[in-house]
Amino acid sequence: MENVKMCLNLNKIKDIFNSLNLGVHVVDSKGVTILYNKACEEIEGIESNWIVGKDMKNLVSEGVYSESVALEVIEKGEVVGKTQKANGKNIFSTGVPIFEDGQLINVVVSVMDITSIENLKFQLNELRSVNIRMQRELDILNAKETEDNYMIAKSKVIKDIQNLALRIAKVDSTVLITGESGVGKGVLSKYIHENSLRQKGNFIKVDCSSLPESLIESELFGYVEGAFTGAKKEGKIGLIQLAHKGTLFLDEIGELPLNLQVKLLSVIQDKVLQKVGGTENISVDTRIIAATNKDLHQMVEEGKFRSDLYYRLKVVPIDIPPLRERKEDIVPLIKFFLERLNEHYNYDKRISSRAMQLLISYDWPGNIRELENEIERLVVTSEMNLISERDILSGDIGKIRTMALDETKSFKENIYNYEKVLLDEYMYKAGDIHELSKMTGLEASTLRKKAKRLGIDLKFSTGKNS
Ligand SMILES: Nc1ncnc2c1ncn2[C@@H]1O[C@H](COP(=O)(O)OP(=O)(O)OP(=O)(O)O)[C@@H](O)[C@H]1O
Repeated sequence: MENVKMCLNLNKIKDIFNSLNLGVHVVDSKGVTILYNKACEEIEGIESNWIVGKDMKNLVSEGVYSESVALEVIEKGEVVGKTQKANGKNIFSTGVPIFEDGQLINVVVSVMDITSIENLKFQLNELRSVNIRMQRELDILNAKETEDNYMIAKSKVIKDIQNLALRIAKVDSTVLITGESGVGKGVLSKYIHENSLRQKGNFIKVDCSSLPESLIESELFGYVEGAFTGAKKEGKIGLIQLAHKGTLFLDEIGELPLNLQVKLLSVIQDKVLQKVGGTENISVDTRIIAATNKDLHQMVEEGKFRSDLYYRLKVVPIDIPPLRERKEDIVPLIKFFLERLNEHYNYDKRISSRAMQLLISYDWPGNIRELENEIERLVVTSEMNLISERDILSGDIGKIRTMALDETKSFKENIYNYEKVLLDEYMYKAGDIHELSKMTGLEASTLRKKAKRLGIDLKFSTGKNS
């Protein structure tokens, strides 16, 4: 009776196992298969009738399995998990020992086909890389559509950098550009490319911090046919090769993983690369410009960046100072961004002199990128054509600076300040003193006195002064 019950239970267990999508392979303490479900048959391509009763050791020696999770569990007496290849599929097997009175009696191995997960992972990576490439193409097209070669420079320090850039544009030396985020490292590298003999070649920008580590090697170096599961049949050309005869701009170089730093070094030194999974040396002729806002020297000391690569990169080091240390560049940059936006939106926005003063005195921790964004905010949000102090104070700068309405000041003092702002705005709208007089309803002489009292220089956008 007991045996019949056991038998029934075993059949029930078989039914349950066969209904699972997960492969289940049970062996006894000697490694002989006692149960092998349908999902396992499908995953491994082996029939249950054939394998039940067979010893795992023989199956391994006959080459049916390359290795056996079950035998490892029997040997170690503990759970073992492994990724294996079987029947051309990627399989993840987990073996769990079953004990009775302290003795191992069975091993239950669950078998999962992870080929589809691997494929999905690969497809996701491929999509990411397509996305990155499309973004890059767009960037290239956008850059071509606008000015190809803009670089506003008024301060001596930036003019000197620009002159140096023109000199080194004619040679192929590696350049390392340092500076805070948003100071214009990317703009400078494009400027070097556009003024070099390589200008007809591609300018390829790679942001080493935005590429996932799993992708960066194949993105940079490309891969050969069949390099890994799911790789494109025809293989892929890497970005370094795309920059052949052109310039490769490696932004945020400090983020490049150490193993790839070695590979990059051989591209610079030997001018050859090997694709992922390949053995052929492919010649590449590309000029490398790297940029970082990190202290690479310190990273070298901390062992996070290879010193040989560091010295290879900094053949020509260029440090771009932050905007707050070269305030002469602020006004020309503002004019440049304003003109570009006015043209784009068909606007005629201008900036009042007091507003300009606020923009000049601000520290711009995000440098030119922050300035560019702020000008865009002002242009698209200001109601009037004349961008005023108030428009500026309504943004981030206002949160940092004293507000126009200063509660610590008297009503009279606040009126005085508002009067200044108002007169400034009217002055920019008026073509000359007569127009201003008409607009404000005040005599020209009164206006002059008022301007003097408020410390305003009566200047008009037409260029006519009072
Ligand atoms: N000299 C310049 N003239 C005109 N625009 C500039 C200049 N320098 C920078 N810009 C503009 O400022 C923004 C930031 O520039 P860029 O991306 O080159 O800075 P970056 O130092 O490379 O920044 P990150 O370190 O964050 O990559 C860009 O939109 C760029 O067009």
